[in-house]
Amino acid sequence: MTGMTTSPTTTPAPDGTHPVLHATGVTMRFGGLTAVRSVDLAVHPREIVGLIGPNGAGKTTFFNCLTGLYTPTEGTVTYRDTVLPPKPHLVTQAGIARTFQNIRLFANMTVLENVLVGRHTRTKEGLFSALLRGPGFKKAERESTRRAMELLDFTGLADKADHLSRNLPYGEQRKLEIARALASDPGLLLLDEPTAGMNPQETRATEALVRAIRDQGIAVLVIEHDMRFIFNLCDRVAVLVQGEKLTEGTSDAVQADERVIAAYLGTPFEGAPGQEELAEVEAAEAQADARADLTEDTP
Ligand SMILES: Nc1ncnc2c1ncn2[C@@H]1O[C@H](COP(=O)(O)OP(=O)(O)OP(=O)(O)O)[C@@H](O)[C@H]1O
Repeated sequence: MTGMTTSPTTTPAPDGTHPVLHATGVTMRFGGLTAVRSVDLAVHPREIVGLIGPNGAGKTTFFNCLTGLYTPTEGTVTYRDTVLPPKPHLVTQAGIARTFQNIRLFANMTVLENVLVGRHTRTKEGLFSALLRGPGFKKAERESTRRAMELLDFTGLADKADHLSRNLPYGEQRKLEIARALASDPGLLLLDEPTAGMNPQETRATEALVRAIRDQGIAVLVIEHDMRFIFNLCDRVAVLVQGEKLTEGTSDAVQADERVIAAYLGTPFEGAPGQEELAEVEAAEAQADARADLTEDTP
């Protein structure tokens, strides 16, 4: 692949498989602000990995470093043992697809056309062939349409193929973003807040969709603020706080980690009520309730 070099640096997982994605020492500075500081992260084949952290922790910036939108100040990103150049189209060509926090569909194109746009990195037919609309182009176009319809079927949007994307309800627009990302036949899918603005049913459906994507052999890295979604879905969760990776582990381990809870809630300030004071307050409230009950019962 143009501009890419093979790197022997990736460490195999315990089962011998090499990571699909391996970020090493990724740092991103904006002037004096270090948004991401020396973050290491690996995603293995068929894994769903969650990336969580409070607002402004650096999650999206890290995604942008993985997908070539930003050139990291330091560090490297490899995809299947190949160092990725910081160029979005080369990253997509290599096999990483993504969705965005803010939906980025072509509003005046149909649902099918949006997916076909996502397919262009996999279409070999060049400009001349497209202009002349020769037999090679027509064959490629048929194949692209077939694959796009397959993806719309997979994401539950096939019956809306010829609707304008701007007319889809919000939850379906998010699904369409995923269908479009899948059109580039990725080996790794990055999802940035895929359930933002969704109702609980849509969120559960997205959970099932992400599992189905993984079952097709695609690894997934997902940023999400909905903790229930993350902890239900992910094999592993990494926590970013102020640009640094605080910890990484199974959903159970991360949920139980007091440092993670503190990072979300803020560390208790000095003089905050401790357990003893809390127990005293609860006892006093219980006594007050009992007195109130007694007064009510008295004729
Ligand atoms: N292009 C940029 N230029 C300057 N600072 C930036 C830029 N992009 C992000 N930042 C800063 O980097 C820090 C991390 O932001 P980022 O959007 O990556 O966080 P996040 O974890 O994705 O937050 P959220 O959960 O709110 O989306 C923030 O302080 C943000 O203001």
